[in-house]
Amino acid sequence: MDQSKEQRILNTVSYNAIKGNPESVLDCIDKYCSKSEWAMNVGDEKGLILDKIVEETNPSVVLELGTYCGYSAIRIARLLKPKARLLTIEFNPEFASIAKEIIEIAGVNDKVTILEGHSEDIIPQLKKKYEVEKLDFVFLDHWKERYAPDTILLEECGLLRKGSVLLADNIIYPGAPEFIKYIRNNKHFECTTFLSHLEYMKVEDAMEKAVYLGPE
Ligand SMILES: Cc1cc(C(=O)N2CCN(C)CC2)sc1-c1cc(O)c2nc[nH]c(=O)c2c1
Ligand SMILES: [Mg+2]
Repeated sequence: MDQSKEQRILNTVSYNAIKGNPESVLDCIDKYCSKSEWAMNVGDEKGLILDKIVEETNPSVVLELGTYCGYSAIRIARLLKPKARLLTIEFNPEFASIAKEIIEIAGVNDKVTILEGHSEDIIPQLKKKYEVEKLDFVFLDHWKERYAPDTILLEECGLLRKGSVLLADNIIYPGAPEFIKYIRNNKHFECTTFLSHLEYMKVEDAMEKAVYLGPE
């Protein structure tokens, strides 16, 4: 059976990247996906915005929704302080297993835990099963229809604290209109839009940063 695109991405990383060097894994994926096969990694342009916001936030506990091949998990994990950790949720088992290997090649596996399943099932388990108290940073990059319901679920599960930072990918393309409507008119969030482009394309896209102001 011929290989999947994601398997081909793993092959190129495994063959070309420097083991234990996260930047080299990111560069390898960006080169492959801009030259050979487009793939839905956050990419190098939006990746720089992600880097800046992660560095400003300096989070101890990060949740990512949508692992895919692990590109943004590596991007985030490489900036985390020694004891900090990233939990990333992926429902597609093939993506999860490819991501696990790529994250290991990057050498950030000690900071990253991949949770296989649906976000709506795993988020309610974070406190008890995964010993999470509060989330400092959440990267939403899974499915636009889940951005708003999962944000509400995070609040309901008491996982957000004053200052928790949410960052959502693709709010222009493919777009997340329900999420934008929900978050921008919500007095519990302070929102900022970061204009950019769809990964590896000239198409306009943006990321939305939403800082939780607390339940009152
Ligand atoms: C799958 C897909 C196809 C797109 C597209 O129109 N194009 C790409 C291919 N080129 C060739 C045409 C133009 S955009 C996109 C996409 C991009 C993300 O960053 C995503 N992030 C999280 N979850 C997603 O489902 C997700 C989908
Ligand atoms: Mg995306």
